[in-house]
Amino acid sequence: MTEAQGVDKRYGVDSEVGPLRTVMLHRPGNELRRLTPRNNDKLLFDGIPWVGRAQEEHDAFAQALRDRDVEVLYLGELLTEALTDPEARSVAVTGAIADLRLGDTLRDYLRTALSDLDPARLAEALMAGVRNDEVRAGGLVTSLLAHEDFLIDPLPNLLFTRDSSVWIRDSVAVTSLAMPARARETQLTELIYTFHPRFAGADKVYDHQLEHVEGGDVLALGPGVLAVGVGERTTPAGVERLARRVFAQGLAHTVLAVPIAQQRATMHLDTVCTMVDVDAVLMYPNMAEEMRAHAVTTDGEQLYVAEPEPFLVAAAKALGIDTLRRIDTGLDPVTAEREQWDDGNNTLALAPRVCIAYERTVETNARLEESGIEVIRISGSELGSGRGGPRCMSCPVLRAPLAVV
Ligand SMILES: NC(=O)NCCC[C@H](N)C(=O)O
Repeated sequence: MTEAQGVDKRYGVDSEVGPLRTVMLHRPGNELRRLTPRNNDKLLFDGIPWVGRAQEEHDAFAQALRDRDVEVLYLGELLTEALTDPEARSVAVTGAIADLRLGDTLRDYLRTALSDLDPARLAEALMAGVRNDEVRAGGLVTSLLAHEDFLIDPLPNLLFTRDSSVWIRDSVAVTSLAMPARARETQLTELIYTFHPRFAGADKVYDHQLEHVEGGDVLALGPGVLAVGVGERTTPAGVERLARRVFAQGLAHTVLAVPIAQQRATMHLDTVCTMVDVDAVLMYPNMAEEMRAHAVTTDGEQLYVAEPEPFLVAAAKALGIDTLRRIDTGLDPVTAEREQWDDGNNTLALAPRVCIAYERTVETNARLEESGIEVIRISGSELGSGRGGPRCMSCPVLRAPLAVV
């Protein structure tokens, strides 16, 4: 940590590319072992990953970050530490057993069983879930459910820490996830930010009971300027609510609402657009031309919504720069589509002009390098089966402000 950042500063993010100091990852664990050919679609995975190899790939990702002096925090460890607080345990258990499928008998049983677990085991149950045949609950509901039915659903998408919380300057937004398979993830991030001593006193700007907003849709283009994708996950009402909240807390002066196609390939804005320099973005070529943004501003009381403009134009205006450059990968539409599906545009910037990308998006990476961007390649053959890349798998907690770059 540099002096310019302040000795005690442990969180705060005001851009996509300020030197990354601290990041929260989730090392994939037993929750991935719950995936079967029968449930993988519902759990938003495109296949059944080889878990050991996914862990190796993830460890290499974490090491690549440490090699560049980035502090890596793990969601599972933070959760376990937060659960040493009795109130956190009580909140966690109540949240996990709220599902109406359980009924009173099973819910009472689970409340007692989970409350008796030590923090590590409770964290494991919250992340990997609990199957009907793993407990001896008794009663009507448990008898009528299939052995393999989950009483508490597993959360394999915890891997994608980008989506379940996002730091906006010194405030954290616990997001509100749209897909049922992911909704409970934010109970866990809420617990971490409420009960973990590292985050004591941190302001919150959003919570998981508000309109849907997912972190993969939120890009901090620069200090005071957010771009928020609106599509399969973040709703129009979600971006409006987020805008009101960030304006009220003085965290931004402009929010760009960016409509994106409502389909799995483009589930978040960061699947089609990521920043790689203070004034440069990598964009999915097949969509780059058509991307528009509605600039939302405020006078302190009401919201003003500008007519839509080309994304790069609206973004440059909001940032107060002449041009936001687009790295034109110049790929033919088929190669571009294949590499977009494999998260080629989902880079994680470690600093201006330095990013991490999957090695398999060969063409996109080559074009990035030709444009003067250093690309640190990681393997993602197994990690990629969840349909997310390096940006999706990382929640920056602290970035150095751009002013000191
Ligand atoms: N920001 C991202 O694009 N995150 C990837 C999330 C993938 C996950 N399987 C999902 O469908 O939500």
